[in-house]
Amino acid sequence: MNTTTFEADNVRNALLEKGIETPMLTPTKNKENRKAEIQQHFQAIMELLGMDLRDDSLEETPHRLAKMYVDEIFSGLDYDTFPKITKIKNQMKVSEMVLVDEITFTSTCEHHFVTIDGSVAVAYYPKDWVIGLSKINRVVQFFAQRPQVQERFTEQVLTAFQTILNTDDVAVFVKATHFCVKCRGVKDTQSKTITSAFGGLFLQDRETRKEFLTLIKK
Ligand SMILES: Nc1nc2c(ncn2[C@@H]2O[C@H](COP(=O)(O)OP(=O)(O)OP(=O)(O)O)[C@@H](O)[C@H]2O)c(=O)[nH]1
Ligand SMILES: [Zn+2]
Repeated sequence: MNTTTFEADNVRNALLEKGIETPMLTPTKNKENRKAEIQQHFQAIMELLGMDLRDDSLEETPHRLAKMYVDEIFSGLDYDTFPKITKIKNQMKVSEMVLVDEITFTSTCEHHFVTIDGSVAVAYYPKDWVIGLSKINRVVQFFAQRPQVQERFTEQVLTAFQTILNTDDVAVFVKATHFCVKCRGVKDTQSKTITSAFGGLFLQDRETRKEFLTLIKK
């Protein structure tokens, strides 16, 4: 049964149209069956690593992991979990920039399946609607709860807000630490990756972009 909202469908269609949707298949099994199979596969991985799952600290790990993947850290692959957006008609005629800075998120690197830890700033110029502030965090969290690369995550957040707010005038700035760079591979413990995506006024007008970038550097 399709239980996605109108809003979620619009966002998904906008991402597909721009070619920035996460590559994904339509699941053929229900959530509980998927969890049961992930559990079995993860048990096999742990045993291949040489772990003894009869230990009572380890025995529930495959089950925990299956639940964590499906219900938590990869829940954003399922549009049924897209947040309900409270829209407020812009009757007060807000015409200045609305900026939410330092939205913290954790995501998962799709190349290595380890953590990405960062923060996001989102700004927009209201047109017909303003939205509940917490919904800005929730939309960011939705796209973070997927295997991701930072560049695509940034573009998805931009397009989602442009669609929900019915305006191009949106800016997104992301700064993150990738644990695939920090805890393995090159083992750089300091570097952060910055990505941004701009639409409408933020793209066309250097002063507007500068104002946004200056505000978030304070
Ligand atoms: N552009 C981009 N690259 C990412 C992101 N997350 C991880 N990567 C990179 O993806 C690349 C995968 O490279 P591979 O050579 O296939 O993998 P690897 O052998 O594990 O690479 P090393 O990390 O260099 O050890 C690495 O350079 C990662 O740093 C991201 O969000 N954006
Ligand atoms: Zn990685």
